Amino acid sequence: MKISVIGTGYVGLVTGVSLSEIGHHVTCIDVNQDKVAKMQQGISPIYEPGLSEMMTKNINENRLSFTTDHRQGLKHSDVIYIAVGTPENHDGSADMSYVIQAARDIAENIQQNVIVVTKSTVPVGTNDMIKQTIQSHMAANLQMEVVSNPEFLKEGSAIHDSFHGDRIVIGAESEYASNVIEQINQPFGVPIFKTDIKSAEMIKYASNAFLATKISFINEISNICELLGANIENVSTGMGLDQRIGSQFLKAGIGYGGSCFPKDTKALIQIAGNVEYEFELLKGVVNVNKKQQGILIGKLNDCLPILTGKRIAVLGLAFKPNTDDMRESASIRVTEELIKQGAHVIAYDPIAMGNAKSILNPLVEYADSIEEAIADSEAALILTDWDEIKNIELALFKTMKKPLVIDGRNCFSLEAVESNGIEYHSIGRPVATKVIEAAPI
Ligand SMILES: NC(=O)c1ccc[n+]([C@@H]2O[C@H](COP(=O)([O-])OP(=O)(O)OC[C@H]3O[C@@H](n4cnc5c(N)ncnc54)[C@H](O)[C@@H]3O)[C@@H](O)[C@H]2O)c1
Ligand SMILES: O=c1ccn([C@@H]2O[C@H](COP(=O)(O)OP(=O)(O)O[C@H]3O[C@H](CO)[C@@H](O)[C@H](O)[C@H]3O)[C@@H](O)[C@H]2O)c(=O)[nH]1
Repeated sequence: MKISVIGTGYVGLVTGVSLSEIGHHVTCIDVNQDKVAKMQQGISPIYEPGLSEMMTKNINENRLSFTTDHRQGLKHSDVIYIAVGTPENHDGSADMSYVIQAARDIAENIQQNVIVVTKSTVPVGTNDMIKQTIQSHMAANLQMEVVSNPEFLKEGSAIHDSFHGDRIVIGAESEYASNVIEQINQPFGVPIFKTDIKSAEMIKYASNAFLATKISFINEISNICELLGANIENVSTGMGLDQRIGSQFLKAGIGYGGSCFPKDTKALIQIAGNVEYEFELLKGVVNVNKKQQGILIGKLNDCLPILTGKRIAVLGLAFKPNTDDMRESASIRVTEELIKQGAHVIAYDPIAMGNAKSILNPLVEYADSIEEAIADSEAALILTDWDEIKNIELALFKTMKKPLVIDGRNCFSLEAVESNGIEYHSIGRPVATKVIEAAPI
């Protein structure tokens, strides 16, 4: 099948590359010339394990190409995917301007009948709007149909998720369009769930909202554990053994970040509000998350009430491991607050520092290694549970002025930090306080 994908962000590029890998001929279109120039040379503009290799392979086998030209990119395509961004408006609703523009680009450039597939996360009713927009601007002799096919990939494991996802959701009005999209996806070997368009649109928001609810729920339990002396790790494990609850997304921490949960939870509150339904539970989830992102600074201030001139190491900047994505990362808020309190911030991230430099306060300094970041620091804050951080030799913390670690991701066992003489504050667990003097450097 000949397929075009509009938008080559995390979703569009992974979609295009995966579809080419299963044998389709894919042209990816993006308005960003720098990105397209890179991709034409086989360079992925984003960090995503396995993506570059698969991309190069399919370019070399002539199944994958990139362009900034909509007319050329949409030529002869049977199916066109929309994978542009749907960021947050000031009021929390989803910004549809990129989707509308993509619909117009399709209408103005197609010269054949097409099925338009919406991958972007869009409010219920948007596919109807896309259809009307395209139909009112396209040539009168053409026919088009829309299909909702929301994306469930996780950053950091996006390629793996494409081939091993739990389900592919296809929402369509006509059996014909639904069957075409089913056939396209069949080689992935992922279970397919067919439904109507509005339900498909809602499945995406409801899934993200439910996962965010699990996280805020376990974070509240962790805060109560701290007050009562229970250990959240044991509590999560014990809860997760109940198959009705499940063990995933029960990891307490400093709240959820990223390009999806923060914006999609707020968008669903707005979507409900538009039909005069107050989504009280989800409002609570969002508020709990906001509070949770500030929890580490509170713990740090309990230990070091005055941060002026103090060297504070920040380990991990991306919103989760295995990605360079900084969108809605807790590191933005935490570093800003540290700078506001006068701290000298030295940050380290294995992959996201390039992106971080254009996002974080310019007063943040960057180290080339964990060792360099923590040496001589008065405290180390852990914000992302990268393997490189989890596997650190704990004795290294003794190169700090005083080994004080505030861990927002529960990277270490209490026994291990205690036996290394580290003062260790984590989430939902007792404080490990056995402090020894720092070794001379
Ligand atoms: N990032 C994720 O993990 C993820 C997962 C599932 C769903 N989603 C949803 O998928 C959508 C895309 O997310 P993303 O993170 O990939 O976005 P992104 O912002 O990383 O990428 C969007 C791309 O679209 C391009 N673009 C915008 N308008 C265009 C146009 N008219 N023609 C051609 N290109 C255009 C931009 O230049 C950009 O490269 C969003 O709705 C998001 O909510 C994202
Ligand atoms: O138990 C957990 C699990 C996750 N998180 C945090 O939640 C955020 C989101 O993590 P994750 O869901 O793994 O990453 P995303 O790439 O944002 O993926 C989510 O958002 C995508 C965009 O809509 C969806 O496609 C995915 O299914 C959905 O998991 C990150 O900050 C994590 O640190 C926790 O705090 N505790």
